[in-house]
Amino acid sequence: MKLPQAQAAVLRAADADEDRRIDEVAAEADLKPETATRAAFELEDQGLLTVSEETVESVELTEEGDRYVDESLPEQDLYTAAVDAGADEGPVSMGEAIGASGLEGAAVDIALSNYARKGYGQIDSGEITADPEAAPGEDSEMFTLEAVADGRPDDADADALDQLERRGLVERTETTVRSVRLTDEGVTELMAGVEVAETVGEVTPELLTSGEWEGVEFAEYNVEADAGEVRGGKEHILRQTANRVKDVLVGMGFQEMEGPHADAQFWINDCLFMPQDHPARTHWDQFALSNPEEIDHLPEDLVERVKSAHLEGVGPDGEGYHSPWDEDVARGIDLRGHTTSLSMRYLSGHQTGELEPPQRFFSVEKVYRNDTLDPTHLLEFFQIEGWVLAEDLSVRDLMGTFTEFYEQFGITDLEFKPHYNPYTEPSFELFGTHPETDEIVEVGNSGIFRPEVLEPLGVDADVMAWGLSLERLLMLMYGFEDIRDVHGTLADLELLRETEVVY
Ligand SMILES: N[C@@H](Cc1ccccc1)C(=O)O
Repeated sequence: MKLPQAQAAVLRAADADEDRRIDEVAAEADLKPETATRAAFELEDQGLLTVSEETVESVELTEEGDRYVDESLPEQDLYTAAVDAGADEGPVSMGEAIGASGLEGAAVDIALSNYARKGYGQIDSGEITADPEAAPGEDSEMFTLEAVADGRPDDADADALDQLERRGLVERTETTVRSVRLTDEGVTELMAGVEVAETVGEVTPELLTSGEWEGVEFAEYNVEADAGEVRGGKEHILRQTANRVKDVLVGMGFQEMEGPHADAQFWINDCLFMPQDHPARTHWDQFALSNPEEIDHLPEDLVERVKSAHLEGVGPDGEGYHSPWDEDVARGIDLRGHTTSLSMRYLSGHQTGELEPPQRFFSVEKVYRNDTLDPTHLLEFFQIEGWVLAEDLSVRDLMGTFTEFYEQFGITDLEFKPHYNPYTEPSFELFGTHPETDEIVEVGNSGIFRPEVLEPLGVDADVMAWGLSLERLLMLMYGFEDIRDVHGTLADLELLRETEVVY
């Protein structure tokens, strides 16, 4: 019989007495594994061989696991140091044992939690004991780590392996392995002789113009064959979540605000009753523009009222800052450090005209701060700004709004802490729990605007407002620990490719 080249090669490499793995068959037939797999399925369709599948688990060390194989487990180091300090005879100071062990940072916590779990000794009110009977030299987790490192996964202890996986020291992956075996019919055809048929994979202009196409045999398509993975472009999870936040807020009756990324300090700081000589104002450490340096237009009447609030306060019992207030400073242009500048523009009536209560507005936009980069800080992030203008608002309204908002993202364990902002009273910060580390993470800041902010703006109802971090919300939703996993050159491509945004 005549078969296309790949099929003929796979048929010849297959065996009637044993299953052979497709990757071996492919290597022997000098074919790419995908090509061999496709050919195998085509042969199966013709009844010449059978394709079987099994799922194979493989175990690999993570970077951390690899390091411990070279060195030792932190709890082993702690045990050795504790015994050296005499903890096998009686309790010794934990600080001393840890100092002698050379463990630092996160390794200390790792050592302590595993030490007690493995029964190496007791840890109690700052003191540590070492059980002389314990045998860290025979630690089954270490044996298992070494077995994995040496490529002897069969020697691994199943419980120890589970534990190592929980500790993030090994990673298990499952792959589908396909094998082929000749059928009787395949054997018969091979014995009768198999020839390679010339097949054409693609119609070319030459084949068409020469008329040759009529005589050739075309390769068949197999839509079930494995194909190379094609990774199409995809909306970034930050953008997807931003859009979802917008949908949720629109669903809660909010309208979207927009406005400049570089704005006058007047809108960023002064309207918010942030004194010009207050250290907090330099603490914001915003990026200042040198060109243009100043905004062209500020509403004169509002400038006067804001200035007077800063100098004298508002209302009969008002107290201002009695410190210098300079319009030139207010005109200076910065990259906004928060989108509360937009809230000021809208509340002032200068963006969309005077607003009558009730009103709800939001934005999900970039802000810029001269922060020090670390796992939870970047120079820019997305802020979910929002405010509600209504009569008689209280902190309960704010808390209820947050509870309802975060519930939409599966976050139901919000915590609130009293806080200080120059522009809100009362104020509070919001926290959520990181799903992987269990750490409490700050997710936002909020409050009820003070009269010193509202009166100059001409608002005479209550306004509750907030600024939440979109990136921190994402951290709580998806469990990544470093903001740089989603932003910039260190982004975790797997995370970005595979995270699904669920509506
Ligand atoms: N501007 C605050 C958030 C906030 C907005 C409005 C009211 C209270 C707080 C921040 O960036 O942290």
